[in-house]
Amino acid sequence: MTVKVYGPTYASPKRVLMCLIEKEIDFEVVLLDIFKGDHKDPEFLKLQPFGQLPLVQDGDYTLYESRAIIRYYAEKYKSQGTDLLGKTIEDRGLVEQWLEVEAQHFHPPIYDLVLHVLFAPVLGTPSDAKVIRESEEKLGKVLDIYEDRLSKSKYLAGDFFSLADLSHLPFGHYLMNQMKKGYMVRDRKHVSAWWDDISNRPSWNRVLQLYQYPI
Ligand SMILES: N[C@@H](CCC(=O)N[C@@H](CS(=O)(=O)O)C(=O)NCC(=O)O)C(=O)O
Repeated sequence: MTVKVYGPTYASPKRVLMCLIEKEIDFEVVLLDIFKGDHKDPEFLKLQPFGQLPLVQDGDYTLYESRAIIRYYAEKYKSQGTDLLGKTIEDRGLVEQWLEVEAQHFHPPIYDLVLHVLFAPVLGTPSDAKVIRESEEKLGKVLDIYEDRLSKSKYLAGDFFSLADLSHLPFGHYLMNQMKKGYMVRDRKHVSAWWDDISNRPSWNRVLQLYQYPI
C-alpha cells in the first residue's frame, strides 16, 4: 500500500516527504489549499481534528504530527535507505534530544517569523515588528547554541545525518530563502557549513523540485 501524504506544498509535510525519500519509501500526495480552507473541511477534520498538515494514510493506518510521522517511518524501515536514528541507544538519545530542541526551541521563533514576515502580508493579518524583533533575538540565541554544538560535531546528534538535522530543513529553507534572513546562518561558521551540507542532500532538492512552497 502506497503512503498518502496530505499537503506536500507546505513546510511541515516536507519533513515527511524528505524522510520517505531518504528511506526509499514510495508515496503519493493529496494536494490541499490552506488559503481556501481545505484543511478545515469537516471531512478532513474527521481525519485530523486539529485541522493541520501533514496527515498521512498508510492503508487503514492514519497518522498526523510531522515529527511523529518521521519517527514512525525511520523506525519501521530502519533496515532500508539512510539510517536516520543512529546505531546505538546513545545515538538515538541524542537524535531525540535534538529533535525536541528543534520542536521546542528552534521552531517557535522561526514559525513566528514566518507568520509575521511572510504570511501576514498575504493573509492581511497583523505583522508585528516587536514579535519579529523578539523572535529573531530568540532564534539568534538558539543558533549560538547550535554553533557551539556544531563546532564539536558534524551533525547535531553526532557524526551521522539524522532525523534531527532533517527536521530543520522545511522552516530553515524559509529563513534562508523567502525571508532573506540567511545572515543568521552565514554569520555562524559551523551552522553555515552544517546548513550547506544538509540542504544539499539530493533528497531535499528532490522535495523542492517536486513541491513548491505556497509562498
Ligand atoms: N506540529 C504540527 C504543525 C503542523 C502545521 O503547523 N502545519 C501548518 C502548515 S506549515 O506551517 O507546516 O506550512 C498548517 O497546517 N497550518 C494551518 C493551520 O494551522 O490552520 C506538525 O509538525 O505536523
